[in-house]
Amino acid sequence: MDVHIPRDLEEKVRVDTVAREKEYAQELQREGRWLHLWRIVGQYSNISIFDVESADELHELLWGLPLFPYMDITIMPLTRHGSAIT
Ligand SMILES: O=C(O)CC1=CCC(=O)O1
Repeated sequence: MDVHIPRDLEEKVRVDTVAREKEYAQELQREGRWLHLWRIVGQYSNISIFDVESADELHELLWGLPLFPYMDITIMPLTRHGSAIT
């Protein structure tokens, strides 16, 4: 996920949106659907791993991100590797 918050976005709106994004992300982590959330060093971007049942569920989850309007998101579906030991 690459975040591009407009520079002219009102500061109060930016702060509120980022706070709601954190709440949303932490709730999904508590639910076990947002498995990993890592910051890409030096960028306003993250790498995330989600555990969902369908593309529809992932779409709804991402669409609901408060920062979604300001994001470029690249999706790479993953499945279990035959050599994985965990
Ligand atoms: O900061 C980001 O990468 C966007 C984001 C995802 C979850 C969150 O709290 O912020």
